[in-house]
Amino acid sequence: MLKPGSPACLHLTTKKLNIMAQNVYRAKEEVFFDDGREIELLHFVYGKENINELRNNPDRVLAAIDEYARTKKYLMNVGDKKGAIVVDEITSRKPEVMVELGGYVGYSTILFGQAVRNAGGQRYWCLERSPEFAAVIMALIDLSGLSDTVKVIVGPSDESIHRLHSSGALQNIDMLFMDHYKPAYVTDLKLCEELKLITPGTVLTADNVIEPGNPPYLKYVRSTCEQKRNVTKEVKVNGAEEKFPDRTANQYKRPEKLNHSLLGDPNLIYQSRLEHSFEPTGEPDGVEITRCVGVEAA
Ligand SMILES: C[S@@+](CC[C@H](N)C(=O)[O-])C[C@H]1O[C@@H](n2cnc3c(N)ncnc32)[C@H](O)[C@@H]1O
Repeated sequence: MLKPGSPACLHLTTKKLNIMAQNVYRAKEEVFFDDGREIELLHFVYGKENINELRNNPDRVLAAIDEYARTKKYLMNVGDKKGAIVVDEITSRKPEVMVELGGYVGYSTILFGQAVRNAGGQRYWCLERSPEFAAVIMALIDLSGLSDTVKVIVGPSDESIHRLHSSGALQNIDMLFMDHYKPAYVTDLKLCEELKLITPGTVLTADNVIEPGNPPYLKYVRSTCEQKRNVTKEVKVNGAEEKFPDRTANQYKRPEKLNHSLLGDPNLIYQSRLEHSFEPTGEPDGVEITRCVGVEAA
């Protein structure tokens, strides 16, 4: 039995901490994306000696992305811990159609696209605003062998949702994963509600609800229908007010234009819960899981 505080015990503790540190992503720098690292990641992955073992193997591609983020530069991926929470939801909900808002380099796209396919689903739509990031996602989806299930749509999420809906390609969303511009979670959800894409049975999953946090989104999905109807009346009269800290509101170089006059469908009944977890850097964060369980008569 090792005595607490003994040299042997300290040695073991240090060894355990080192192993844990090796498994986390590098720390977030001041500038932590859109500085060339996304293309560097592609060279890292495609330059691997065992590249042929990665082909058609989503897990090996994810491991290569994780290796880059642990040993080279931080990547703003959902990571394996929060990712596992969403994968569990996919496995139990078995969505035919899942939509992701914000794909970055495709980590969540590969992880969840594979889970949707394994659960018998047909389509995983990845909506990514940046054409450069979308090109990286497409290359890694092709490498993973998931192109039959995953389609990447380039452009701002609201425009892409409108386009997919009006073309008839998107008529219902069984699962939604939100991980893009934080102030757009509510406006995009309301847009999907107005287009009748959210129906009883739809599961909403929202990343980063603790870090950096998203109080307006949590308030919306945790409200009763009556509370939402009252807010809707208020918005009609005075307009919506959503305040985010500057670093969240101005995270991207190109400003986002959000439609705050959307009213959504306040009669959709949601049941919501927070799953506590961790960022791939080890920081605490959480995923909000919300299920649409019915429609209330107004
Ligand atoms: C945190 S990253 C997504 C990480 C990714 N889901 C993962 O876990 O691997 C956020 C992404 O959202 C994209 N984005 C930001 N605003 C957007 C918008 N309005 N529409 C679509 N994508 C957007 C950014 O370009 C960025 O790639």
